[in-house]
Amino acid sequence: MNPSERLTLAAAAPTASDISNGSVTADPPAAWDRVKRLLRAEYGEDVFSSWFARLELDVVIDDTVHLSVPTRFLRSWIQAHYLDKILGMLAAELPGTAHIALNVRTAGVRPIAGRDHAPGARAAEPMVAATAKPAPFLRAIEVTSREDDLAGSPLDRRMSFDAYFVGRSNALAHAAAQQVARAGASEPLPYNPLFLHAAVGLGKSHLIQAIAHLSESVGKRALYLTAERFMYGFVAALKAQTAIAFKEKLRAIDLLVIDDLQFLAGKSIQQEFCHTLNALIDGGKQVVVAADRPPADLDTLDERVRSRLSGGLVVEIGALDEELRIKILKSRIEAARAHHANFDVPDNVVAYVAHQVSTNGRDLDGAVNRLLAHSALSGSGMSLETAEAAIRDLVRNREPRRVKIEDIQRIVAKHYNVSRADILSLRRTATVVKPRQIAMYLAKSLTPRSLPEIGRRFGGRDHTTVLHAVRKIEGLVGRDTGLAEEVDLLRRLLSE
Ligand SMILES: Nc1ncnc2c1ncn2[C@@H]1O[C@H](COP(=O)(O)OP(=O)(O)OP(=O)(O)O)[C@@H](O)[C@H]1O
Repeated sequence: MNPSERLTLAAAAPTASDISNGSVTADPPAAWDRVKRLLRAEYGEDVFSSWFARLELDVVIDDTVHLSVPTRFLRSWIQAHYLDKILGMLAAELPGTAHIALNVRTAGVRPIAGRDHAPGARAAEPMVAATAKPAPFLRAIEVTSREDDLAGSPLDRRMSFDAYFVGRSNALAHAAAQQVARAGASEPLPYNPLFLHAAVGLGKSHLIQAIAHLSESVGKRALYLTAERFMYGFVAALKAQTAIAFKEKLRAIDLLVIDDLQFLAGKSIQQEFCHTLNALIDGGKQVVVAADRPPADLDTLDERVRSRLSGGLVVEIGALDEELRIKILKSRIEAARAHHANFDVPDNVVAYVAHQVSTNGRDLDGAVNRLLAHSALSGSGMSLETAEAAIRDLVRNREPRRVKIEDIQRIVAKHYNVSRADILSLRRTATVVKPRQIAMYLAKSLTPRSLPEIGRRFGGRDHTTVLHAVRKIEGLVGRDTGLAEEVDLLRRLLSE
């Protein structure tokens, strides 16, 4: 599906007769069960278990159904291939559904599925919203009017410099961000473009939104867009024949901030992005970009865009050290106390949580949510024991899983619709050889087993057969993006 098709996601409302003859229901969980059954029937068990088995209903707010998946990869895939289909089904099963918000969830606290009609209701209280960050595309599919096509993505006022803590891992990024934000509109630009990259939840979006806030407060015209908002904005403007206005708007600003650039897809959109980038930089306008990897690793991006992005300052934000994690936790606890005066977390508990939850800022938010929920339930003070119980699942979920060769064989076999016995057998038909070689390749890359041992576990094969399979798949993955995506999915299935 190309992005322009995705703009037609406004759902057709069910007719009165659909409702009166009982073919639709106002009960979100029941409607969602029906949609899942329909998806299984339409796409078959294999596709269903690959893409939809872990797609869950979170909550329905007004006309938007909030769904979630555990990984960004699944979200991108579903978004690109199945979203309009799911929206059509949901609209038929759940009257009044007009939009889907597809979130990436972290383990643990989730809103309870149901319909919430409260005027202006949000998906969750702010802390929860931070753990289940709305997918960028949500803002994109909300594009409905010509005026909206030209608007930026909403800024989160909590993501300011004041609320951003600085440590060793982000000092350089923070200093560069401050300089870029504070530079006067007519001053020479310190770094252009400024490219920030980091793994999930380490504060990229926070920092670049802080740049946009501060720039606006010193009188500059800043536009903050997720890469997907850029894509949809441009495509929507094209459809509405306002593309010139869209480009002019982009070029009339002092600062363009683009988030999650790794999601920029499509040749013509990349070309447009490249023109915009060149026009802005050459015209002395500041560009700030954030992504989950450095420009050189953005494989799907056009070489010219990558080299232009590498031409300014590229800074990585590293893992949050323990001191930084303590500061973030304390600030979140303090913020929660504004609404829950009895929520008191002693320093030794904060230190314990900071030590245990070492992954990222989003998990720290998740940990505070859990502490809050436990303290509300127990009604007593927050002891180390309570804290340990509260964050147990968060910590356990983060421990790297040891992958077993049997699991690899089972999951690969299921994915390719063959049996595990086929994989271990001597059969040499193509339908069995490919999954067998992929399974061997994954066994080599995901387990510490030696080639001879892998050979033994694959029906007593020689180590040279394993080596041949590993080399072959390695080579193919480098050339064939379809296969690379399949292997990536299998890896993720195995590491979850
Ligand atoms: N240095 C920091 N100071 C304060 N809060 C932080 C810091 N780093 C991360 N956070 C918080 O951690 C959470 C996740 O951060 P953010 O959304 O900016 O991550 P991200 O790098 O953009 O992740 P993603 O790649 O998933 O979009 C937010 O609540 C953010 O405020």
